[in-house]
Order: sequence, then structure tokens, then C-alpha cells
Amino acid sequence: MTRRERQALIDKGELLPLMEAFYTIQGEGYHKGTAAYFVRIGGCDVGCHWCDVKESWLPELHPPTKVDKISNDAAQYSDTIVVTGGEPLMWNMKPLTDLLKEKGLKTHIETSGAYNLSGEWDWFCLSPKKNKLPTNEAFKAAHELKCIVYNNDDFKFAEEQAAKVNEDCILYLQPEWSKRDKMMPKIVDYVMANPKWKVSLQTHKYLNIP
Ligand SMILES: C[S@@+](CC[C@H](N)C(=O)[O-])C[C@H]1O[C@@H](n2cnc3c(N)ncnc32)[C@H](O)[C@@H]1O
Ligand SMILES: Nc1nc2[nH]cc(C(=O)O)c2c(=O)[nH]1
Ligand code: SF4
Ligand SMILES: [Mg+2]
Repeated sequence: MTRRERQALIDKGELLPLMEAFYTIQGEGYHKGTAAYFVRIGGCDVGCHWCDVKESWLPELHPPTKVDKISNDAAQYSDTIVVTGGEPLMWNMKPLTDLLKEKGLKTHIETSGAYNLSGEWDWFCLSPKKNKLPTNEAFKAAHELKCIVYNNDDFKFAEEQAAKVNEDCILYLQPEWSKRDKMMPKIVDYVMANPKWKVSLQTHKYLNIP
């Protein structure tokens, strides 16, 4: 395949830069505790300084992989597939989600929502970032809003984001991992005072699973 041919397939979403795929338990948010197959797509330029997968950022480090292979592998493991990254919406997600749905699998996404929406999602987890705000489309699509709390300013940011999602969107505050001891007591107080919010923890890190 020439470079140009490969780029055309990437543009169409037939090839995606796959960093890793693994079967585990969804650790975060509404579906925490549910067995799921994770597909981690490389590439992200949002630049969160506390990102826990910085190795995902450069797309050229991750091999362009056929979505047929990704979906066939996924079907061997689980009926719930979580597509994450990196930032999956930097790529065209339609071919991948079409294949997953043809197989009767549930498609979940973890996204910052900073890029155009593509793909068909049964569950849309939006985690807004100050550096690159979500699109209006992403706010409308969100089933859960998961705001990361690194410092006190993040409570205000979280409220601003919550004002933009649908009324039935489930609202979560999740401590940034390195600040969890400092921020968790503040999150607890905040949620008790503002019970429209729920706490989300990265439970997979406590369980020592991927
Ligand atoms: C690694 S990101 C990939 C998907 C997408 N780029 C996003 O940010 O939503 C997956 C989830 O992990 C969260 N996350 C990343 N680093 C974290 C950290 N250090 N502590 C807590 N949550 C973190 C993100 O906010 C997001 O909800
Ligand atoms: N177990 C587990 N649950 C997760 N929920 C969201 C994750 C992500 O990195 O997107 C993640 C992850 O990396 N592992
Ligand atoms: S948007 Fe997601 S993958 Fe990108 S830097 Fe932020 S947390 Fe990491
Ligand atoms: Mg993670």
C-alpha cells in the first residue's frame, strides 16, 4: 500500500491507529463494574498535563489497524466495547461502530468531545477539558458527564459544563488520580451539598487491573 492509499483509508475510518485493546472491568462512571473490551485509539492533541495515558498522544507511534480486525477481536471477548484513547473522535468512528453494531455489540465511547462527532454510540461519556472545549453536538450526545477534579477551580468548570448537557445526563466528579487524597474530601462535601452530582472513582486503579 502506498502512503497515500493508507492515508485515504485512515481518513475514511477503515484504518485506525490502535494503541492497545484489552478485556477488563469498566472502572469509571455509570458502567463501573461491568466487564468490557477496551479499544484504545492513539492520537490526542488536547494536552491535559495530568493525562494518565500520555503514551497515546502521538498517532504515528500506533499501527494503522483495520477496523474489521478490531471488531472481530472485540467480539471474541465481550458484548460491551469501550472505545477510548487518545481522543477517539479525532478519527472517523463510523466504520468501526457500524461493524460492532452489526455484531450486536454495545458501543461505548470515552471522549473529550473536542472534535466532530462520528460513530453510533449506545453510551457517550463526555469528559470536557479546559484546553479544548466540547462541541455543542457532544454536549447533546452525552449520557454521562465526567468532570475531572484536579483543583478547586474545577468545581466551577464542572458546573459550567453541566449547564450545557441534557437534563437526563448523569453528572460525575472524578478526582484526578495524583490529587485524590487532597481532592476527595472536597468532592465528598461538594456532592453532599450538591446532590445532582455523583462521585466517580478510577476503581480499576484500586483493583490493580488495566
Ligand atoms: C485517558 S482519557 C481518553 C478519552 C478522552 N481523551 C477523554 O479524555 O475523555 C479517559 C478518561 O480518563 C480520564 N483521565 C485521564 N487522566 C486522568 C487522571 N490522571 N485522573 C483521573 N482521570 C483521568 C479522562 O478525563 C477520561 O474521562
Ligand atoms: N478499567 C478501565 N476503565 C476505564 N474507564 C475509562 C478508561 C479510559 O482510559 O478511557 C479506563 C481504563 O483505562 N481502564
Ligand atoms: S483529552 Fe483524554 S487522552 Fe487527551 S490528554 Fe486529555 S485525558 Fe489524555
Ligand atoms: Mg484509563
